[in-house]
Amino acid sequence: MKNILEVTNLTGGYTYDRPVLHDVSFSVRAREVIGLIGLNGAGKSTTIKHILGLMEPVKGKTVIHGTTFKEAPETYRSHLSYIPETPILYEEMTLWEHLQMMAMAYNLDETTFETRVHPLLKEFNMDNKVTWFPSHFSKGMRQKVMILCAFLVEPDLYIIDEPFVGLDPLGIHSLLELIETRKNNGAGILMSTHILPTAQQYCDRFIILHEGKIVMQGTLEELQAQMGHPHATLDDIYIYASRGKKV
Ligand SMILES: Nc1ncnc2c1ncn2[C@@H]1O[C@H](COP(=O)(O)OP(=O)(O)OP(=O)(O)O)[C@@H](O)[C@H]1O
Repeated sequence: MKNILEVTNLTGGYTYDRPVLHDVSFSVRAREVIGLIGLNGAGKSTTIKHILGLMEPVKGKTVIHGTTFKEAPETYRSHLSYIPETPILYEEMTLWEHLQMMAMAYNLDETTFETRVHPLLKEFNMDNKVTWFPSHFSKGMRQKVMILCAFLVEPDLYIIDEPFVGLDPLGIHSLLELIETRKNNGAGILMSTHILPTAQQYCDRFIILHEGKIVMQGTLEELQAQMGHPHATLDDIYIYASRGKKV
């Protein structure tokens, strides 16, 4: 399978002399969901910010389809969509206007936009809220706007930061179904989450970050083998990796 995203020896953080991430290397291939997991402060969001091109590495690089953000920012960004942990909405724009803006930013033609937008709105129970402004949305609805925008454009790579917080069970189910569909159509998904049973069920591989370093990575079976415990759950592995505890 071809790599969509390659992160190589990424070292970086908020100040040049005190990096948060140390030599982080991993890839996201087509048709796979990668779970990025780690304790609070492990460096998941910082890794994501580097991938998005919001932070410059001290060392190493992040490459999407062979290009770095610095080389071609617009091409680089056009390959991905991002669902942040905290929704970022324009308070003066309706839901419909958010979707139209997204379509414009990613050059979606009118027909593609119309074909995709209605089933998505219906799936997330937002089809009767297109004229609403963000101030009327609940926390979960705000999260759904981000999800709708990200899935509308159907990029090759999805970067999803802690997606399940605030979503109702139906919303979580719809999101997981969308992830599965896009994966089967050839997309790669990098998803950071603390909800380990869901990650165990839906992710093909895992990256376990601890204090800015990758301490374990691989499929569940590979992690179980590294731990020497063939029936360990992702929860067990996570505790083992993050605290050095034996299950
Ligand atoms: N804006 C910032 N300025 C300086 N340091 C920061 C900033 N944001 C995060 N950090 C530091 O970077 C480190 C990694 O934080 P990061 O937000 O990447 O962790 P995380 O794994 O996403 O955690 P969580 O699960 O709590 O979201 C932490 O030590 C944190 O204190």
